This record gives sequence, structure tokens and C-alpha cells, in this order.
Amino acid sequence: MKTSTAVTVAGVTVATGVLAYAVYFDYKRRNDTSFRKKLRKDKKKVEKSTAQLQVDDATASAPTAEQLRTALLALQKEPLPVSPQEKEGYFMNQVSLGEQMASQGPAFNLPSALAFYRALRVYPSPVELIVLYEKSVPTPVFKIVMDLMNLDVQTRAAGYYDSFPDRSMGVVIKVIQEPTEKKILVLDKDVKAGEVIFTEKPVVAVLDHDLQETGTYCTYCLRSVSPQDAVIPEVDRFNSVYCSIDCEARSKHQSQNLLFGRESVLPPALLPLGDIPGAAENRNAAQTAFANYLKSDGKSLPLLVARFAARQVEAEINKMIPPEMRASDAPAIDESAQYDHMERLRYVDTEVTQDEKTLLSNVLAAALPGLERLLGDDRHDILKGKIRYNSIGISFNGGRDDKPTPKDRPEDIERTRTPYGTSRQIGTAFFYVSSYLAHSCDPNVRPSFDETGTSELSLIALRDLKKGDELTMAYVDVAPGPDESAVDARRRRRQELARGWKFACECSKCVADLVTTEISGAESAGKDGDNDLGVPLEEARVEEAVARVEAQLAQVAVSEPPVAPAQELAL
Ligand SMILES: C[S@@+](CC[C@H](N)C(=O)[O-])C[C@H]1O[C@@H](n2cnc3c(N)ncnc32)[C@H](O)[C@@H]1O
Repeated sequence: MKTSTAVTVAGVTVATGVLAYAVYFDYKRRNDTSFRKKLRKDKKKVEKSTAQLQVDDATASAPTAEQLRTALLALQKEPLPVSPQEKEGYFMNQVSLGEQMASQGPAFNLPSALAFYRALRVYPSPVELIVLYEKSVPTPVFKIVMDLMNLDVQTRAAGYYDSFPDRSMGVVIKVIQEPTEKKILVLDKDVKAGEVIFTEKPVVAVLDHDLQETGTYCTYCLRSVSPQDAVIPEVDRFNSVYCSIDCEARSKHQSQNLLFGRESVLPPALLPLGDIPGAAENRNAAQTAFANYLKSDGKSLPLLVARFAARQVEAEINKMIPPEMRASDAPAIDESAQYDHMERLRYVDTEVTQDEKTLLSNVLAAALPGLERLLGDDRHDILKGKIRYNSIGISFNGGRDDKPTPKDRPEDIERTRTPYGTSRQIGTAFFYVSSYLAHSCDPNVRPSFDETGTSELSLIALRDLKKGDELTMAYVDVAPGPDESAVDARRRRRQELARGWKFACECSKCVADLVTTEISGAESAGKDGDNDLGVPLEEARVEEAVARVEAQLAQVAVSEPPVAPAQELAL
């Protein structure tokens, strides 16, 4: 087993559910003596059984590739324990089962490895556990555990777009390999012009700064709110208003409480903050500082990113709550797969200022020590780069005319993907499925928010379309202005695309325009190098991001202070 494979595998496993669970383990480890005793006992058992075992590599029977695949397939279908308590019990049982079977001889190597692998799947710091396994599990069994992990990652990666997006949306994501890998959103049904292809709720949304200040739109769903109907929250650090108590509750649950509220973010049974002196004052100070920063900065992205981080925490904490007690607004996608979705999205290099990093990290740590790890190292930069790159502008009925003109340099202006123009939007939202829409200067769909009057997106067909057609929207306003020639309009939209999304548009219209006589020879010559765009281009990042994030996660898991029982086991 190569270390790199272990790191990749562990990165994926870490990413799929470490956060609140790790915090919970840490809390239990520090506070629960019977839990500590159990771990120590377990450590001794591992040592004893592995000391007795001197299995000879050469005589050990290794499973065939087919046996391994069949066993893994069955294992992948097993339901995983949900609550921390269930996970804890499951983990202990599987480790002890693995030991017992390993002591039965080589014929039991595969069942033993499967048990150890099951334990690993629920463990909050898998890299630590791998290190422990390497030292304590018989070599042939350890090798099978690693082979199982390898295969697990491979099958998960290959089958990812078989189950996402949900088939009921009527679209699929296709991965095109040539000339460079890209993903496109393709219709899975026939539609007529004007039909809604699918609707999608945002993962997170934010109002433009000036509208947040006026309190005329719902802070959660972005619906227009008249003053007499506004629900005004008790605790708030902006001029938030809600269109209903339902929106207020959802907002509080998803992010508002963690970022700007006072209540514990953990369920009442686990309240590690309750008895820490000064915790409430500390939290208040961290939140005030962050809110002041957001107000003076006047940008949308820092709050959008903070809300996304809060939703990740919400998803993890939700797993600790029995299903019947969870909020009813569970999103359409499996929240535990959020990291998987994010890893697959493209992004542009974005640097978050040290101030912004520190302020948000303080808010997270003050809500629950350990949460700040969520955005450690350059994960904050990457997350912001991804949200910035994929977000869509929200506007109703073609957009507004009263947005203040930004004072920033052109390269610093926040841009969202919207055919109506960022300058006409009321807010910004981030969607999982619609993130995959490519741009075309002659688009065949448009995102609309008029159907609901909220941030829920309806994707509307602009012409009759057939199953198998690629869906494309306009990221920018592609219509020529009243005084704009076709050539100028083409140059403007291509410059906007290059500036905001760092690519030279290759849509059918741009390609067709190149061969028409109305585009000047000089501009055509720019096609290859795109030096007519006046903006340096770079490939949007994706695959490197996956590798980097995984490597960092694995590194963090190895170098972190003790948060999990492996640390005790490894003593
Ligand atoms: C928001 S993502 C859309 C999903 C993306 N196709 C993927 O592979 O993940 C935007 C990226 O798609 C590519 N793209 C979208 N529309 C394009 C176009 N008209 N011409 C060239 N590249 C385009 C660009 O490389 C850009 O990095």
C-alpha cells in the first residue's frame, strides 16, 4: 500500500463526516471516564491479540479481486450508524470482531479486514487509525483493508454521477474527456420552449449589501417583504427581516444561530460550552467583530461563504439528532455528500484576506471549539473560489435599476452568473446542480426566479429541446446594447467572461462569428491566444483542488491535537 493511496482514501473518508463527530469524540474523551476506560481496554485487546499473531505473509491467503469487489459491494449497501453513540458502539464492536477473526487464521483474513474497514468508515480521524492498524493489525489483513479502501474510492469516484443529480430533475451530468476533461449538464427528457426543466433550492443565498441594509427583502428566501408583514428577529446584527416565521426558523437553524446567535450549536444532550467561563462573552465579541467587518466590506461573498460553512456544520450536527426530531427542511441532496459535491466543482484562485479568515474562524471556534478546523489552511480560499465561480445572480422580472455603482476596480467587482447582469441583481445564491451549467452566447435555457418570487431557481427552456441536448445559460448579458455593434457586443461579453471566469468562450455562436465577415481579422487572430480579451486567462481549477484538499485533510488529521480515541490507543 502506497502512502499516497492511504492519504487520498483517508482524505475522502475524513471529508465525509468528521467535524461535529470529531468534536463529540473529543468531548467524550475528555469528560467520560467509562468511555476512556473502554478505549484503554480495547487498546490492550488489540495489543494482546496482535502480539499472539505471527501470521506469515507467504502462507496467508489473499482474496481474489472478484472476492474483494463482491465483499465491498455488499459492505457499501450496509446502513451506517447515525448518532455518535451508535457510531461509537459500532466502532468498538467492529474492531473487536476484526481482532477475533484475525486470530482464527488466514482463512479469516477477509472477514477480519472487512470488520476493520467498517470501523474505519465511522472513525473521525481515519489517518490516525490507519497508522494504528499498520502497527497492530496482522500484515495480510492490513493489506486487505488498504485494498478495500482503494477499491471503495475508485467505485465511489466512478459512479458519482449515476446518482447525482436526482433523476427526477430530468437532467444528467456527463463527463467529457476530450480535449480536456469537463462536465456538462444534459437533458434527460424532451421539453418545449417555455417549460420549466427543473426547480432547485439554493444551498445558500445572500442579499446584496444595500438591500440587506434596507430590510425590504427576506434575509432567508430573498422574497420582497413589505414593512407591515416583516418578521423582525429578536437577535440580529444586520437589518434582517423575514417574510415568515418559517423563514426565520430555517435561517436560524441553517446558519444564523451559529454565525450570529446565542444558542448552543449542539443538541442539548451535548453541551460542552455550557460550563466554560466567558464563553458567551467570547462568542458575542467574535460575532460582533465579524458582523462589523461584513458591514464595512459591503461584499456578498464573505457572508455567502460563512453561511455555507455553517450549513456544513448543520449537516454534521443533524446526524446527531434522531431523524424524527430533525428540521423538516432537509435539502434535496444528501448533505453528508456536500464535500463530494464541492470537490468536483471548478474554481478560480481566490485569496481570502487574513482578517476575513481570522474573524470567521473566531466565530466558528467561539460557537464550538474545533469548528474552526473546517476552514483551516487554504480551505477557506478554495471554498470562496468555488462559491465565487459557480454562484448565480438572483433578480426578479428582469432585474432592478437602482443598484449602487461599485467603486471597486473592475477586477475586484463581484460577479455572478446571470443573463440579466450582476448590476441588476438583488442577491446571489449557490446551487449544486445549476453549477454545472456551461455558458453560451446563444443559450438554450435561462434561470428564472419569477415563478416563485424567491431564491428558488426554475430553469426555463428557451426553445424546444431534446433528450441528450447540452444545457447552456448565459453567464453575462449577451444581448447587444442599443448603441453596441455586434462586434463590440461580442468583445464585451468575451471580456466579461474572461475577467470573471477566466475562459475564452468556445460556444457555437462565438465560433460561428469567427468565420463571418463582420468580425475583424485582428480579432479573429486573437482566437487562439485570446489576446483580444485583455485579461490573463487561466484554466479553472478542479482536479488539483481535489488532490490538494484531500492531502491537507489527511495532513490535518495526522497532525491535529488529540481529538479521537486513536490517540489513546496509540499511546
Ligand atoms: C461553472 S463551470 C461549469 C461546469 C464545468 N463545465 C465543469 O467541467 O465543471 C464553468 C467552467 O466551464 C467551462 N465553460 C463553460 N462554458 C464555456 C464556454 N462557453 N466556453 C469555454 N468553456 C466554458 C469553463 O472552463 C469554466 O471553467
